Amino acid sequence: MQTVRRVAIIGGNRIPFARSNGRYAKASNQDMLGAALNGLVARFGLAGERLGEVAAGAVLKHSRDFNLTREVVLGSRLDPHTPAYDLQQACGTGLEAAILVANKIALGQIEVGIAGGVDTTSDAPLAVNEELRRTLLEINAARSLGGRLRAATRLRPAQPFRPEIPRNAEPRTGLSMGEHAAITARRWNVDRRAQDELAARSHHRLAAAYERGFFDDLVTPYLGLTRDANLRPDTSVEKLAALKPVFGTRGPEADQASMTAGNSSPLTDGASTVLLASEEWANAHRLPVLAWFGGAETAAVDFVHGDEGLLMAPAYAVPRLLARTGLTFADFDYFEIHEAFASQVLATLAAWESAEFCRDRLGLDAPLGPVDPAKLNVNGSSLAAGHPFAATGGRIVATLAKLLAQRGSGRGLISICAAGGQGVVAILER
Ligand SMILES: CC(=O)SCCNC(=O)CCNC(=O)[C@H](O)C(C)(C)COP(=O)(O)OP(=O)(O)OC[C@H]1O[C@@H](n2cnc3c(N)ncnc32)[C@H](O)[C@@H]1OP(=O)(O)O
Repeated sequence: MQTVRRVAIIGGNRIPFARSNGRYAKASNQDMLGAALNGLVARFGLAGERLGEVAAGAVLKHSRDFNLTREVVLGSRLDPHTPAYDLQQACGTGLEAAILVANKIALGQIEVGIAGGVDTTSDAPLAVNEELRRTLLEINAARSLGGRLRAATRLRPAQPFRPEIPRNAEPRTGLSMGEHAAITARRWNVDRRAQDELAARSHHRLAAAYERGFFDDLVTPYLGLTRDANLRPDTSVEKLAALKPVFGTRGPEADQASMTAGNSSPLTDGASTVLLASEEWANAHRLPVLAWFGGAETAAVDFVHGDEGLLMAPAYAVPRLLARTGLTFADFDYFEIHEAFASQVLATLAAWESAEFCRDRLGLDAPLGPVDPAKLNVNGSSLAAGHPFAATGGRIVATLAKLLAQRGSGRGLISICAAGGQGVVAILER
């Protein structure tokens, strides 16, 4: 086996994120990931280069995109001898892709790779209903015209027009992400005003970062968008307070419902990519290193039988990563916590501050402690930028790497909750 090597984050590129059924309504996953990838290739002079590999994914994928990432590489300016494959870990996909590529570089299996993610809810894969699908497969498999006609007799007039539309819900509970988050918000008594403050801060910080030019070398304009379309620089806690709750609005505790369209991430279309390499490759290509990959962890919770909360897996993954690396919150300059919902960020922070949670669920003698709000999502996060599921990880890795490069030194923690009760977390340092 090779010894473990340092892994560099060289840079990232994404397209501005668009609200679902907005500017990218007619763009496919291939179009968007292709745009993000070609922007990265152009930025770092990779045209014609054969890379170790490209790993990316989408949560919602058409069956024709069985290897979406390979198709995108074949359509890109990279050397077509660059291997590529898809992976999927719900909203953790983009970060998981970066971890996978980083681990291969660390072990000396490859020198350089690209991680990415893309999603569109505008161009979601709509399937025909199961009965019709079976009949169509039988027609296709029949060996004679008679056989095809016999299979076709099973088609009924009312049947063909009942499509199956993908739902943003957990298959085992039937509840949407938002409904699950609302249960957790009640469990942790998450305050409505705190959620609205977090959401307003996310918009204001993202807008300020765009104004400062922070994203000039991280975001490439696409289809007429130059900034994330969900961004509302003029939002305020007062405006957010006026919005009606949309999740947790049924049942005996409906009067406590606090999650709105403003403090929930919107359905979003977009794509992101990140370039990772060995130190040797970066030096040979004279490319400066933004930050170093500093380890990762994943966790899963039992939200089906247990009471841990669907989106609470990072609350378990982070302490494991801290224990393994010997670090505490005091060792971090930045915390990038994906804002699926403001309430989910606040519930996670509350868990880390809770002596009871840290003792009973994590087996710790003392709480992990508070996260300094001044270090949390300093350039905004998913509430403002939007959240194209698999693309969020790449957005965060590139943002944090650049923050560390600008600071000159330091350490940042990434925490991403994912559907299926999973959490993907990682450390970057400089
Ligand atoms: C692991 C994970 O990441 S899980 C997360 C996965 N993602 C999700 O589950 C997506 C959750 N989000 C959603 O389903 C949808 O965005 C919803 C249901 C919350 C809201 O959808 P919509 O009702 O279409 O939202 P819409 O954009 O129309 O906003 C509703 C209203 O709030 C207003 N609003 C939204 N955000 C803001 C804001 N920041 N400031 C002020 N007003 C706002 C809108 O202007 C709109 O007002 P109007 O009705 O007067 O036009």
